[in-house]
Amino acid sequence: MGLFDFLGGKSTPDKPSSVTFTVAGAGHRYDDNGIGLLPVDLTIGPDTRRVAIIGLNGSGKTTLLKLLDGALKPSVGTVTVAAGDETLDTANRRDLKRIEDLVGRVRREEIPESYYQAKDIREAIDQPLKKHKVPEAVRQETIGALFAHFDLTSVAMQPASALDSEKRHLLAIASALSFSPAAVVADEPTKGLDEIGSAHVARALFSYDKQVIFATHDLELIQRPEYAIDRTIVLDEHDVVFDGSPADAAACYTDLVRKKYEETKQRQ
Ligand SMILES: Nc1ncnc2c1ncn2[C@@H]1O[C@H](COP(=O)(O)OP(=O)(O)OP(=O)(O)O)[C@@H](O)[C@H]1O
Repeated sequence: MGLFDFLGGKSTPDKPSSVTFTVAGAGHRYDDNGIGLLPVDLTIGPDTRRVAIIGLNGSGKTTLLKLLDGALKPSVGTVTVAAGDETLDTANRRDLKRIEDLVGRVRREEIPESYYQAKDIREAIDQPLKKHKVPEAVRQETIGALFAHFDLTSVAMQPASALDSEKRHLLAIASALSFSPAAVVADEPTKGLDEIGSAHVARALFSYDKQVIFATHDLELIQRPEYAIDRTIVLDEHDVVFDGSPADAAACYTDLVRKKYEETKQRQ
């Protein structure tokens, strides 16, 4: 019996191995009426299991990721998450619970606040599973496998506050995976790490068999063959300006940065 047979004591539809996000003319304005993302059309499906989103600060990466995982509602258009026979609308409150179940969220290096209250990180990751009445044996197996994959076994008995930045990033990803989502949306999963830490986290994330949509500023990372990033979306000024291979996206982005830099210099 699998982990999700136990969730909430209810039977849940089978967990698919991937989802299809459809962004149909969807954009977002924040409460101050500032533009987060202009209306865009995008489909991200199982054919591209590693999708990077790049762009300058403020270009709309976080907004797009939050639209995909339902944390933000589109101000215009629709965002749906489809898997098997289900098509869920992120604007529909009743669909959000299921979307949360299907799409794990990694918010930069942030681990859930509750993790800091637990005596150690093993207990921290165990508590939410326990709450959902996942049996001990399944919890042990899930946590053991995640900690082994994300190189957290040696720090399992340490409190979250004792972890270094790399381990915190790894724990944030393990936490998002603990309920076995079909896909993961990750906002700058290697942010602030040095080259070695960044490589450890990227290797662990991309060697895990999961559909991943992530934002990054790391052009080298998206082009490394071992991470198998198969698609990169470039955002600029709240809009999609390129969607294609990582190498072409990196060239487009570099060109864009150069042009902006030259424009700024000319204005000075
Ligand atoms: N909570 C908010 N309230 C108002 N405006 C916001 C809010 N969050 C983001 N914005 C604005 O929306 C736009 C897009 O921001 P977003 O955070 O999506 O960009 P980003 O590409 O993720 O940037 P960064 O690389 O700096 O994280 C920016 O102009 C930003 O100022």
